[in-house]
Amino acid sequence: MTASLQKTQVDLAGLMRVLGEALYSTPFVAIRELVQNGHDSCTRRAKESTEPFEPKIQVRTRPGELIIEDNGAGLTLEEIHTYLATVGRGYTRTLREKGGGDDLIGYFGLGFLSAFAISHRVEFWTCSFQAPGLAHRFVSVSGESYSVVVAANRAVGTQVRLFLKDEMPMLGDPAIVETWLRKYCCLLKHPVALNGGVAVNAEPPPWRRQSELSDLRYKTLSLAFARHFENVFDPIATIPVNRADYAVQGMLWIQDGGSFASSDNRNLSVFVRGMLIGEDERNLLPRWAGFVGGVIESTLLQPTASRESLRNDDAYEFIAGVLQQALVSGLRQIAESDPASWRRILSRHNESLLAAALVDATLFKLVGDDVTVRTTEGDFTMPALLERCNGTVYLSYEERAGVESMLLKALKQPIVLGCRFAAGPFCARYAQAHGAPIVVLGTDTGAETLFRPSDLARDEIAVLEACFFAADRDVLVRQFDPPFLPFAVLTNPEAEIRRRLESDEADRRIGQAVLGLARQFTAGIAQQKLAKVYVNAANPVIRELLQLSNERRTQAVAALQPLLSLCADARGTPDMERALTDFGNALLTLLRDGP
Ligand SMILES: Nc1ncnc2c1ncn2[C@@H]1O[C@H](COP(=O)(O)OP(=O)(O)OP(=O)(O)O)[C@@H](O)[C@H]1O
Repeated sequence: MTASLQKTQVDLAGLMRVLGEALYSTPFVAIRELVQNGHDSCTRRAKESTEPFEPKIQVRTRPGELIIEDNGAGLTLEEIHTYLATVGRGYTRTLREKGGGDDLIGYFGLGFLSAFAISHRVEFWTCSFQAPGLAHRFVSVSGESYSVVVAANRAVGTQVRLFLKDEMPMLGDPAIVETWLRKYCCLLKHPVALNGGVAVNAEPPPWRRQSELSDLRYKTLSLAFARHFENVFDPIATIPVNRADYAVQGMLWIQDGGSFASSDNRNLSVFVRGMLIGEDERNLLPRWAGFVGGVIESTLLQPTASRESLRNDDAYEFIAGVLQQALVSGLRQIAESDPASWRRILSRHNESLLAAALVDATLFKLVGDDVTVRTTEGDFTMPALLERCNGTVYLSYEERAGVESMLLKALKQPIVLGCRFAAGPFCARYAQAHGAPIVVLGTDTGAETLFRPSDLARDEIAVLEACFFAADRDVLVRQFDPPFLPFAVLTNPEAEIRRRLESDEADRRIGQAVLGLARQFTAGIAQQKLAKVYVNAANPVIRELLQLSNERRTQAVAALQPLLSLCADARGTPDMERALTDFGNALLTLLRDGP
């Protein structure tokens, strides 16, 4: 049996409801769609009519009514049927398909339906430039059916009268309508006015007049324009986007408000052929640009059918790349020519720029020397840090200062706080790019750099090792700064955890099930000593020990032991009183038996 081809049925009422009411996120979109129709009609008349005319779109509000008038091309009776009353068809697309509608905004042949979402009756009075003197009135209550009659003569153009639904009174409120008109229409080419006032788009955006403006005037106008679009922050400086070759122009700006690396205050308003499509097309800006706002217009970007967002196509990716380039070169420009703004940008967005530099190599070059990292000695730029630390970067990921940090602190050497977002990788990248050694504290390699091999002979080292020997610690004779410290003690946190968990005390204090699990874990930790004692061969007291007789050395070491146990007591809080008493007694013995 051959399958017969059936024609798909359309539930017109259902379809009209979906298209009219559910396609758009807000009823205010109807203002945009109808003004855009008037605008396209003016564009058409300017192209096709030989008569000179001054395009104009007027919006009027009355309680319960919204009227949109234009002096554009108007429609003939045939065009009313073919375009206005045929869903999915419009003169706009027909003209584009013929290759002549590049500057038209409409495309889908759907926008007029938005009128039915806000009105219970729509009247469309029109007179075509092709037949002046013959006007028509189209009337429809739901969009599903309509009537057309010849109307009293009127000037070429169209008047659309919307009798608003009871629940849409706001669309008859002039203040509300003005807000939306200014938002949607500020970049339209033909003037759009409300209730006979000055056109809401009287002032063209700065980038369209850049050639006629002085630099200073352009800067002032750009900042004012940015301020109008940026909801929350004041703009510090603007960055032009002017790639006529890529059909994108406009501006970006840097927000004046502290940001963190994770802040995302990106906002980008996008206009296509002068009509606002979206106010938050942030994904066109690089992810790292959480402190950037902007307005652009582009003919490459394609709106979706609701004209409320953009299609995520190749052009979208391409424009995103163009904006990233514009942003980076704009930042460079500011750095070179506007030091005051650059300083403000750095101080407000240091954290964000630090992270951004890691994902964009050009940006890394641009801001690498200027951003600061937080250290134990305050904030430093990398060049200042390297100068202060004789070309070495010290970095610590530990929250609490360990012994190595204390050593460096005593030497007033800044240690970069690596736990701050992006600081560690940033320093590593910077150090690598500048051939500077980087010492990560708390690691074996870090310790090797700080605790250098000593210049003592083997037997001298053995003597010192024996002096400070204890079963639970390793003794290493090294040389380190500052020389006034006789020794430094590094505790081994893993061994300490193991010791605590294996103590009888733990049996008393920790539940058996938890303790069992924890002990399973610590069983995997190799048996290690609790601490490493670094004896400083550069310290005069330690060197002096080597000169003493065995007996005197034992006495001197006995005096040093309590001090050592103050820092080496990895078993918990050191017993200060006991240490001082022992120290006093040992000192007394030394003095009594002195030479
Ligand atoms: N004010 C007007 N003046 C002249 N023609 C108009 C006017 N309003 C609508 N039309 C005609 O009706 C057609 C359909 O309008 P509609 O708003 O539904 O779609 P569109 O503007 O072509 O496309 P889109 O859905 O993308 O806005 C238009 O293409 C145009 O030919």
